Amino acid sequence: MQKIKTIWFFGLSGSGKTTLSTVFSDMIDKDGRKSFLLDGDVIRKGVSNNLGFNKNDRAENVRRIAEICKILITVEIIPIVAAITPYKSNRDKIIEILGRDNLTLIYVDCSLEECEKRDPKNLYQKARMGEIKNFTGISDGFETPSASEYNFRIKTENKSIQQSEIELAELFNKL
Ligand SMILES: Nc1ncnc2c1ncn2[C@@H]1O[C@H](COP(=O)(O)OS(=O)(=O)O)[C@@H](OP(=O)(O)O)[C@H]1O
Ligand SMILES: Nc1ncnc2c1ncn2[C@@H]1O[C@H](COP(=O)(O)OP(=O)(O)O)[C@@H](O)[C@H]1O
Repeated sequence: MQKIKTIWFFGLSGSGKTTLSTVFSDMIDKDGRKSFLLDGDVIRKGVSNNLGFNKNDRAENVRRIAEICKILITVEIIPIVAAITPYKSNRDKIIEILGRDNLTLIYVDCSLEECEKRDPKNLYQKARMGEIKNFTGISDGFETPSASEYNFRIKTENKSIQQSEIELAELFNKL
């Protein structure tokens, strides 16, 4: 990896963002560089704990994460983000804040059906029962990105984590 860029994983809940971004962050650290993982789940417990999941709040959450990335870059730390980033307008905003050349967008592609089957935090089940409102894929939208909206796509459906890790390692070598 030549230049310090933000690596931004986006996709549905349960698609594998946290799993893969953690592996990616370890790869960077093993390479002797410093990275910092910004996971939507964690950010929402602190930096964004006053925000919900309506369209405006998601936009504000994503904006805050992008601004933190900008700061990390000034101290030469590679920001790794794992956030749903559901709308094209969210993705456009990140590009506006960070600049296209300073950003690698990775779409973690997995069907809603499979994410719901995995349901690692039982959130889909709660959303189906109406216990969680505005849940991405169930009661709120996810705008599937066109190919021009990302640099890489990792399909996690029908793949073992080990297979996805191999794909990530290949991707790492391209950066
Ligand atoms: N309504 C609703 N919709 C989607 N997700 C929800 C919701 N409520 C709580 N959660 C939990 O919050 C995590 C997503 O936060 P993000 O910051 O990544 O979302 S966003 O980019 O602002 O849309 C998401 O984490 P992941 O499952 O890792 O994606 C969930 O654990
Ligand atoms: N190929 C794969 N890549 C990533 N995760 C996978 C894969 N196959 C199955 N999984 C499982 O899917 C779930 C993804 O959860 P997580 O990484 O928290 O997703 P997200 O952060 O997108 O919500 C985990 O339980 C993980 O073990």
